[in-house]
Amino acid sequence: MKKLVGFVGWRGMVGSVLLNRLRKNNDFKNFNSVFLTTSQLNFNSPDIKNCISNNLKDAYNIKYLMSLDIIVSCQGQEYTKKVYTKLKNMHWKGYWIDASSFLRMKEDAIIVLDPINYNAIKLGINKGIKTFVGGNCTVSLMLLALGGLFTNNLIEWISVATYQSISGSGSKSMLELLNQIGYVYKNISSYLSTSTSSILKIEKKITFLLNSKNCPKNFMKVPLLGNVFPWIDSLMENGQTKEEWKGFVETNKILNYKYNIPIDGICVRVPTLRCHSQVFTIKLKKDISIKEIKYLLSSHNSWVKIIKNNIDHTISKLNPLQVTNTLNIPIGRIKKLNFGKKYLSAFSVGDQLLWGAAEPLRRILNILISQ
Ligand SMILES: NC(=O)C1=CN([C@@H]2O[C@H](COP(=O)(O)OP(=O)(O)OC[C@H]3O[C@@H](n4cnc5c(N)ncnc54)[C@H](OP(=O)(O)O)[C@@H]3O)[C@@H](O)[C@H]2O)C=CC1
Ligand SMILES: N[C@@H](CC(=O)OP(=O)(O)O)C(=O)O
Repeated sequence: MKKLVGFVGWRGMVGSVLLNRLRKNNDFKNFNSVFLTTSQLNFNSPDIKNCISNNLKDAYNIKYLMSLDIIVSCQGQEYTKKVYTKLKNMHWKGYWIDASSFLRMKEDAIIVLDPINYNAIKLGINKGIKTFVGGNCTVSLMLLALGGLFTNNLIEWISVATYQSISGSGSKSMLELLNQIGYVYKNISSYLSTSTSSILKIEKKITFLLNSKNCPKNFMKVPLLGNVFPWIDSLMENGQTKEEWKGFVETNKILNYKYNIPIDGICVRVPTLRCHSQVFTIKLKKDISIKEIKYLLSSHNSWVKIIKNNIDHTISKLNPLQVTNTLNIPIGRIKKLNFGKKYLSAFSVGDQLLWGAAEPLRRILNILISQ
């Protein structure tokens, strides 16, 4: 009999990207599905093959949730906190797949990124693990970009500088950025038509507008237009932000090596829409040639793409606008650094709603369905 999969959070950004990927790959044919909601009870379900109900079900109805074989939640951690524990306390035997971070570091949960940890996932399933959680977006994107170096145990440490898009902060923050663009444009458009306007006069006006209290700024703590913000999530005791902390703990949990690889850096929000970019400064365990590094990186998985170190390829392949809405993980600017032969730099980009969030969930769902 086909398994019954319940989807919660399918309307949101991550959930709707997941739904599109499942549709595109015709995955829905392999299981029965039902769609749940926290706010739109009895609205229509999306038009999906093998969906067992025309209406949305109540995502807080524990009795109903208990009847599902698999629950996929892209609803966020508040929902997970409320519902997961109740289900576990009632000895629910199904699989829980989650996009949010709440359960990631729990001992009986696996962070899923199967091109990296497929064996651990299979082992976990055989051992009876029931909770599978997508990793933090920058973590998954870094592991896919540098998989060839990680899995060949060539990395001594990594320093990361991220350039994270506004979508990582949620749909309301995305809208806020767009509103900031409208607000500024409305107030400076008259200056733009005349070639005689002083550019510094316009710059002064824009800076004034963005710093004024009228600038739309309800969700991000600072205006992001014309700005970057070196802070994502809350402060940890050691001075890291939680996003930086995740880079170390989640990466090492996924890799599950005997010794943790030191990874640290600064996570920065930038006004791009959907793709996260990262600069890696890497100390290798030994001096290997750029040619071999490129070979190891490109042969690790089919999504990573080595980008030639020149301006034309950087323009056509190595920036957020070229990567958005694709599964490609381009990595370029690969070069040895002046610090010594074991020091390497690279720049990578990835769509944080695809490989950064939805795609690992789609893939673990298929793995569980095929059990
Ligand atoms: N944004 C990201 O980049 C990433 C997010 N995540 C995780 O996934 C969770 C969900 O994130 P995200 O998808 O950005 O959240 P969204 O805010 O886009 O959606 C979450 C839920 O909000 C409800 N909702 C209310 N109004 C609307 C609306 N107008 N349109 C769509 N949905 C609406 C829906 O629930 P309902 O139908 O029940 O009303 C929806 O499922 C996050 O909390 C985070 O834990 C993980 C990795 C990356
Ligand atoms: N924190 C990420 C997005 C996200 O939701 O991450 P996590 O799943 O680790 O909470 C960002 O801001 O870009």
